[in-house]
Amino acid sequence: MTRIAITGAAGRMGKVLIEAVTLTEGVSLGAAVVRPGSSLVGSDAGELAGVGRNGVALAGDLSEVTDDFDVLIDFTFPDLTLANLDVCRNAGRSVVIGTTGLSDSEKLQLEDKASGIPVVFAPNMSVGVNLVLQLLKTASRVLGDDSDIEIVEAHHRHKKDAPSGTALRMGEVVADTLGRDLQECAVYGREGFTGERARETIGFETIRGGDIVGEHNVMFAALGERVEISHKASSRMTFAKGAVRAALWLQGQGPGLYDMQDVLGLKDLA
Ligand SMILES: NC(=O)C1=CN([C@@H]2O[C@H](COP(=O)(O)OP(=O)(O)OC[C@H]3O[C@@H](n4cnc5c(N)ncnc54)[C@H](OP(=O)(O)O)[C@@H]3O)[C@@H](O)[C@H]2O)C=CC1
Ligand SMILES: O=C(O)C1=N[C@H](C(=O)O)C[C@H](O)C1
Repeated sequence: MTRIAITGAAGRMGKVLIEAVTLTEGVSLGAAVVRPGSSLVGSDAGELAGVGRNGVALAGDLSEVTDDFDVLIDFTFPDLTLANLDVCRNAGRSVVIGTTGLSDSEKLQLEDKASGIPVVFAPNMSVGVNLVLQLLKTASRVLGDDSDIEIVEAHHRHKKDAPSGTALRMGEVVADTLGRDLQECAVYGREGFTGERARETIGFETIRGGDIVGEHNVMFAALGERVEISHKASSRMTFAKGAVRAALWLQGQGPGLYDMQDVLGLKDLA
């Protein structure tokens, strides 16, 4: 039985992750952590997630519960994720990270901190989005240099980072396949007298509204035809199930930084 800890347990993903752990065979909830000083500390994690009492008292400090889990699942914010990674490295625990919005320097810190333990880090844990990342390689090879490539993403009104981590990863995959540097060719939103579109650019547009779970559309717009590759998540459970799958997969892995393409065995495709 793999014992899982969940940080950000009171968050949108935290609660769904507790539910996913409850529904999955071979895993159990070892610990669930909320903000230090939160009025929720000490109350029941299962009740918080609406899955019934499970006897796991919410903790306010990850370092106090490192004996209670094998793998941490962390969907929180960059600074907290990096701090939690330190705790897990010191305790020799594996980590699944779904947090997005990391700066380039925070990503480098993450790579460094992940060196001694098994870590999965992915901006999107759904099977569908990870398939789309593979489809984008094929589409880019066939259509890329003749097409204008635009990535549109839509999320709920509470999302704090933009563009989404998934949209950025999609852009990286397209840019890498076409031999472009995303740092140089990305255009984020357009406004005013922009002039004609530069052919090499990859455009990003962000929509925020209501309760949209997560939608991504990559458009390859050529003269006379247009291909669009889309993914629409309708439930956060798709991300949570992916994260639990990653946690189980990590149990057989040595130290190193992995992603969902590794977990799903998609790296050998196309
Ligand atoms: N990889 C993937 O598949 C997916 C990734 N995500 C990413 O997961 C992350 C979380 O998303 P979401 O659940 O919607 O966000 P929420 O804001 O709902 O949840 C974040 C949780 O982290 C807690 N938290 C934040 N900072 C601290 C801190 N310093 N100390 C203690 N607790 C803290 C918050 O506590 P409090 O409630 O007290 O503020 C909150 O409960 C985002 O980066 C998002 O992009 C989301 C979905 C899928
Ligand atoms: O914040 C969210 O909700 C989501 N964030 C991830 C991202 O930034 O790509 C993944 C998913 O689309 C939901």
